[in-house]
Amino acid sequence: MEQTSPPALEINSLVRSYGPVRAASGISLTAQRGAVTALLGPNGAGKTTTIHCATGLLKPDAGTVRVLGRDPWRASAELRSRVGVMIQDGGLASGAPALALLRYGASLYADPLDVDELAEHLGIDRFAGTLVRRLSGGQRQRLALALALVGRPELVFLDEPTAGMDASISRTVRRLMRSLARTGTAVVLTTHLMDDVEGLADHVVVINHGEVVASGSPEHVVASHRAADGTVHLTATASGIAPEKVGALEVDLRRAAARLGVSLDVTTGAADLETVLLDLTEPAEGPSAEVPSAEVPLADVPSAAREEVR
Ligand SMILES: Nc1ncnc2c1ncn2[C@@H]1O[C@H](COP(=O)(O)OP(=O)(O)OP(=O)(O)O)[C@@H](O)[C@H]1O
Repeated sequence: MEQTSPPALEINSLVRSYGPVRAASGISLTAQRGAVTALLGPNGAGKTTTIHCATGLLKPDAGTVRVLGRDPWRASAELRSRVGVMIQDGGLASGAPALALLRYGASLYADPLDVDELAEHLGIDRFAGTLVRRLSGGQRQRLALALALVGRPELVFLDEPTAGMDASISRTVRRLMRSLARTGTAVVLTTHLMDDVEGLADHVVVINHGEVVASGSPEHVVASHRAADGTVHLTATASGIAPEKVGALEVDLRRAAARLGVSLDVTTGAADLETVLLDLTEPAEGPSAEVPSAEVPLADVPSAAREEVR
């Protein structure tokens, strides 16, 4: 009888608080081998907390987490060697030159990737001798990504992998993630940009306020939240954003909407917006028109406004 392999990552009813702040309130999700799974949600949604619980950096208050079938909190060295992790501000040794650190990372594995090839692919060869503490944010991200991948992990966690990268390197990284998935790796990434998941993720889990509010393919996530009148409500948190930036956001979102094949009707309120509510509309047609309305966090404004024009 054919045996289906268990998910690379399985999280059930995960709860994790920081004092009075409940960052994860019963999150359940799975990530399969050979697929890119994106955790999508605005700042503070609970994505990083979920990743930290999955990588054994944080102990859940309740619920279960299984990584390659095991509890990451009690992970053995053997399990850790099969999992790659790239976390935000992940403490890289700051006094080491970039390429030397990557070579050292590779030396910890029995069958690492070719360091020179990886360095060239991610453009690390261009700052090979620079000390880590002198690297720019984007360069540091690339090095952290290379360190997460160099051991040929079966499952890799990437927290905001393309944040701070320019458009061209970000495209390279997206291609790299797709090719990793093609060769059977389970790729789990976090992002707050809907744009990041299109054409990249096979499975999207939308998280907001510590809960999963939608999941499925990128197309499904949008379609299943279409109102009876054909309207998709997408909420973007805009606290602290200068009113003049809202225009740039609108341009970005119109592009995203065009790629999704829907037209965009933006309704904004006062100048110091706390929340921007966007109505993505298209002529009501097909089964999606029967799905009830809901609000889906799309992206936070700062990042969307920063995003480079493609
Ligand atoms: N160490 C901490 N101490 C206290 N509160 C925390 C801590 N880390 C996270 N939080 C809070 O937990 C909630 C979830 O944060 P988390 O970092 O998991 O969200 P996120 O979705 O990853 O956000 P971002 O996109 O900004 O990285 C937020 O309200 C955050 O302020």
